Amino acid sequence: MDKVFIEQLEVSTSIGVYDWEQKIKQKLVLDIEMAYDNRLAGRSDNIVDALDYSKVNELISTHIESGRFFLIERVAEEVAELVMAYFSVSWIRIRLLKLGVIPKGKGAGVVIERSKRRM
Ligand SMILES: Nc1nc2c(c(=O)[nH]1)N=C([C@H](O)[C@@H](O)CO)CN2
Repeated sequence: MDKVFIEQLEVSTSIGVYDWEQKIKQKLVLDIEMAYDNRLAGRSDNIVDALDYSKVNELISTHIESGRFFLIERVAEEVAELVMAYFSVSWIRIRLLKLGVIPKGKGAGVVIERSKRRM
């Protein structure tokens, strides 16, 4: 299966279950893999045939940075739904890391995989 991916996308947003967390911005780092048939773009060398990762990045960053969330699970779920709704992506894997929330660790996070249901 071909894929297009975005690695280590860093965004700041209002995220967390505690009151103090709703008053600050915290950093999330996302790794995103999307199933996409790259053969046409590989032959045509034309961006119109490719899954444009710049556009995916813009959509995701704008959504997360303008939102307010309690759980990282919700962020991951909404990103998966958005990308599959706006682009021709039938499968997505998201690894989302919330930085600085584990005293002796880099962070904590979730990994989700979602597929579009066939009609
Ligand atoms: N599974 C999750 N566990 C926790 C979350 C979360 O979003 N998903 N969030 C928190 C707090 O917001 C924490 O990050 C504050 O330090 C705790 N556990």
